[in-house]
Amino acid sequence: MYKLSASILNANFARLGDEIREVEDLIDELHLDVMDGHYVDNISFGLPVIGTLRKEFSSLVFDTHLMISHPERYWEEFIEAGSDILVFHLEATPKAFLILQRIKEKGRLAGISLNPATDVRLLEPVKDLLDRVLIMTVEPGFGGQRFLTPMLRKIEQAREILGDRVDIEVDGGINPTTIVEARSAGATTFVVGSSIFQSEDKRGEILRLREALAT
Ligand SMILES: O=C(CO)[C@@H](O)[C@H](O)COP(=O)(O)O
Ligand SMILES: [Co+2]
Repeated sequence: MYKLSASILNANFARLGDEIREVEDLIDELHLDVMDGHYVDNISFGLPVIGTLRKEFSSLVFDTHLMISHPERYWEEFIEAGSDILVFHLEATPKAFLILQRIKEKGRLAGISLNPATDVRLLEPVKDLLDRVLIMTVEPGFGGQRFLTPMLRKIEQAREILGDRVDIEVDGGINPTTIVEARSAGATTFVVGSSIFQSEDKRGEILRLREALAT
């Protein structure tokens, strides 16, 4: 029932394929953080990387997290590149309803992400279209930040608004301690970046995260 989505943002990009191959049988999804240097103050990677990874890793579930301005212009290309789940930021577009509808018409899962300061009640008008909500538990833009504890209340509020149907994903600062706190607040999918890819023992770290979830 709980899913681990491994973020490659802090992986070694010079040997990205090997890094993913090392963990692929232990993770549920691969989390792909797309940053444009405009919506967030960082530039990561985009369509060519996702398209190439899709050819190499045909059976992995790709959870694409768009941290870009104007997702209404680009969402379809990220579907074509191989995203199974497409999450964009509510703050980045006035056309969230339309984008969600279109992603679902394409037969993919659709989600909205919220920055820490964004009110969770803004989800109300679109909640019936959501497969997933991504609650940022750090300010978006960089891996390796500390989990923002006040977001636990926000996860609880999201669960109250959305009921049990919608998957609640948390992203930022997740480790074997914070994963338990986020689960207790109502999260069901956990993005983990540096805790896995900066570890000397990536597989061991994933097992520790799973053990923590099982407690
Ligand atoms: O979307 C983002 C950052 O904006 C995340 O997906 C991070 O990449 C997660 O990394 P860690 O906080 O786990 O290092
Ligand atoms: Co992310």
